[in-house]
Amino acid sequence: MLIIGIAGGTGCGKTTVVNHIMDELPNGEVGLISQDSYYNDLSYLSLDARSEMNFDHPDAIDFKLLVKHLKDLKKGKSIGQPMYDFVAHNRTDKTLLTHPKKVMLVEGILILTHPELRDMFDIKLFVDTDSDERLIRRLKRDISDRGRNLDDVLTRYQSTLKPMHDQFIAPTKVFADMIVPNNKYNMVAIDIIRNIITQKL
Ligand SMILES: Nc1ncnc2c1ncn2[C@@H]1O[C@H](COP(=O)(O)OP(=O)(O)O)[C@@H](O)[C@H]1O
Ligand SMILES: Nc1ccn([C@@H]2O[C@H](COP(=O)(O)O)[C@@H](O)[C@H]2O)c(=O)n1
Repeated sequence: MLIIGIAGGTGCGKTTVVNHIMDELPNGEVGLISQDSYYNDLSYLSLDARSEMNFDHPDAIDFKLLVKHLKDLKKGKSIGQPMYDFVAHNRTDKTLLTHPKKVMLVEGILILTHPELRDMFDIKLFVDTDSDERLIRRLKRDISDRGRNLDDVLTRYQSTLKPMHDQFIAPTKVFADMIVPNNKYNMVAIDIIRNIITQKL
């Protein structure tokens, strides 16, 4: 199994890069794990309390479960990947049956902060996009897809997203094998990554 970690700040385009890679590869040979699925279970808190949480700190992620699931997949076992609800700020009670594949992509803002997880990646990518561009993309996406309003996103950006990005996410760029500039769609980089994967397959 080839495991590729795809990191980068919120809105940089990780999911878009993942979709481009998966679109062109043989059906059924590439699987996906999203770090967002592994936010800690916050069912013990009220919705108001959950909405106040810092979701950009490494402690927000259940890395223990994420590492266990990746180990299980490497052993050839299928896993039940948790499913996340951004409107409820919590895991749902559903899971997504995820089978081991020749190539597993793991994407998320904080995946390179965790040493054990980082060591499991055969290839580490960091998708790099200017912060103003990321904020614009995040605003549009969170308002259209994640039930937020302008004030929610801007307040969170100032209080949490920017400081956490500067403290935890940006410094992990040094661990990347390849940095993917993504201020504009970067199909050249996608082709290079796809060729690397095809060779490994
Ligand atoms: N290179 C790009 N140029 C313009 N918009 C982009 C680009 N990459 C992604 N987007 C858009 O930005 C938003 C956030 O992208 P997404 O892939 O969800 O980022 P991430 O997973 O890193 O948070 C989406 O609406 C997506 O369509
Ligand atoms: N309940 C939540 C949980 C997380 N977020 C934000 O999601 C961002 C990470 O996802 P990307 O697809 O943007 O990489 C992260 O910055 C969290 O702030 C949220 O808004 N609500």
